[in-house]
Amino acid sequence: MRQKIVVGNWKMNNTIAESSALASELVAALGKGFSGCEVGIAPTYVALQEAGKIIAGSAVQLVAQNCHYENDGAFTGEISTGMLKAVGCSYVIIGHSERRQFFGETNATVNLRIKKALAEGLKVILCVGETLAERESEVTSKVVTSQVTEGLAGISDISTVVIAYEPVWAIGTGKTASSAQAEEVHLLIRNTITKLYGDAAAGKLRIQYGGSVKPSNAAELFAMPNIDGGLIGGASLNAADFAAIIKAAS
Ligand SMILES: O=C[C@H](O)COP(=O)(O)O
Repeated sequence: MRQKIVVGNWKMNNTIAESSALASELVAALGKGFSGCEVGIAPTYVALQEAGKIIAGSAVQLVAQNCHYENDGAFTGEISTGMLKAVGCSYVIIGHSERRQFFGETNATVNLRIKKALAEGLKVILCVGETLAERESEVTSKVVTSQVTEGLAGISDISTVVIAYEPVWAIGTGKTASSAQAEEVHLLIRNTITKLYGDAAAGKLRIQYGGSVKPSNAAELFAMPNIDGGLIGGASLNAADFAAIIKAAS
């Protein structure tokens, strides 16, 4: 039985003060001793430290939105795994479609970042997913298989990797993939992992769904056999909504 994992990706939202307030509200909404599923929040880099203090001792873990593959140096605008670990992050999101779409991230750079994060002991959430044009041209399976295969190239142990399937056309658009559409791609991802790593690793891999998950559709999505939680954008910016989604996974 895979433990579900729900992570709120706050993207470029909230000041430090707003992030702290939201983190406090979430901890209160989940209640003391919550253990229904794994939970994380990914504030902006500047808010990680303060949000981290607020969630310390709670079930909520600190997640980063990206990391670089070098230790340090002339990489303006980037952040290192050492910096993320020092602030208390346990997970890092890598290859989000917004990074791929707007910041030139490729399967090759995603792979470098994942290798570095894993080598440094950070757990990874690898994001994959097709655009609307790719879905309409019926290349979803090809695109997602390459993102998984190339993203994980050369990585032998995926026990601390989670994959998030996020169809780009469903992110922030209010259009959720139907539970059947999502399940079809999740199964494809699990089958790809079976080919690459064998049955045992594939059986243990958690695959999150992301893309307009809300309290009203979370339970149906999370009930699918290969959907092991969610990567939540917009709805994670409201503590009550995010808590409701977490409870749907618990
Ligand atoms: O990382 C989260 C996803 O991009 C989903 O965003 P969304 O829930 O706002 O559609």
